[in-house]
Amino acid sequence: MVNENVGSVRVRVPASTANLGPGFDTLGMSLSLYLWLEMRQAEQTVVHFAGEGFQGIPADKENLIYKVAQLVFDAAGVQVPELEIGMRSDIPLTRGLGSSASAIIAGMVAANALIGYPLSNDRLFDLATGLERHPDNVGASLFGGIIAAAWDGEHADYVRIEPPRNLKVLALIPEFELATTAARAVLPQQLSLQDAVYNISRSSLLTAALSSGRLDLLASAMRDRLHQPYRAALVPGMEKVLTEASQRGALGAALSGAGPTLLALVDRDGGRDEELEAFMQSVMRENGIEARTVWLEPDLEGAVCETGIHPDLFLELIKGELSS
Ligand SMILES: Nc1ncnc2c1ncn2[C@@H]1O[C@H](COP(=O)(O)OP(=O)(O)O)[C@@H](O)[C@H]1O
Ligand SMILES: N[C@@H](CCOP(=O)(O)O)C(=O)O
Repeated sequence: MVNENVGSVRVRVPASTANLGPGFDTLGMSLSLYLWLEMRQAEQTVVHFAGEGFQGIPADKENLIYKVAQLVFDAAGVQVPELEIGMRSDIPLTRGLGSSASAIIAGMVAANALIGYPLSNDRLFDLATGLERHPDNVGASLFGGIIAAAWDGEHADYVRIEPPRNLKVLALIPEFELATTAARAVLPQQLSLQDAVYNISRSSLLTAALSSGRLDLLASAMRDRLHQPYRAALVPGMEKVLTEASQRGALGAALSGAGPTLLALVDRDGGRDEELEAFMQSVMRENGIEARTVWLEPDLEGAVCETGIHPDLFLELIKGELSS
């Protein structure tokens, strides 16, 4: 049964950047770009969208958010077959900023709230990782901050790290899309022992550096030989940005998730923001790629849920803006 006191729930979920270089499928950080989702029980299922990039996304029971909500209801032993869902998002899709993870977390957190929170956040994390197949993005979107996580196929162990206070982020977002499945398909099935050691050592150093605020170590700790070299051909200009960003004012740089977004970590007091931004944009221009830069913060809250709101407010606003 639906909790009668909760007519409608609204959640705000951050975007995320996965890997941070060497922490492939392990490290994620949430970012101050958001998806808002409202959900309520309905007579008939319908999904409304506001914002760009949702062309081709199903507005019926095929929608990812409807499906993940049903997964939560099943896990809780509750039936809520028809839902009205409204969403607005500032997170660009298929750019390496974790839009699918944000959608999964939003659907799960909203569904869990709608039925009175029977599942813990740790349980939602396992369910979400089972869908996404890697815990880095979903962990960051759910818990906020930086997440170090290990997934055994059923359960994810994790530690949340508070991002260093001085850390901010410059994202260079190309106009073209790159599906995560396509960027995983180019990865090798096997690695040499040297490359494995290269990544284990840097991923460990990076986790320790982020935990202890050693920003001076990021340039070397963010280097990677597991996925970025293989994905470089998919993102023209990437190699130059990653090699030179730390000489142009970044603490370190990485491909964001599976790309194509490139990410620079920056010291708030570094004083070279304009130089870095101009450098990253010029590399994209040299390669004939249209791209925009966005300054972001690490998000500290993760998924935030509001209940008991006026039932019609958000959905009516979205429906007024555009209909699905
Ligand atoms: N809000 C959403 N509602 C429904 N599906 C979504 C939503 N956001 C993302 N998706 C799905 O996730 C896909 C993008 O996932 P992916 O290729 O992993 O890229 P990324 O997660 O880096 O943006 C989209 O093509 C779409 O199918
Ligand atoms: N660890 C994954 C992360 C994918 O992130 P996304 O934001 O591109 O979906 C990978 O590198 O494949």
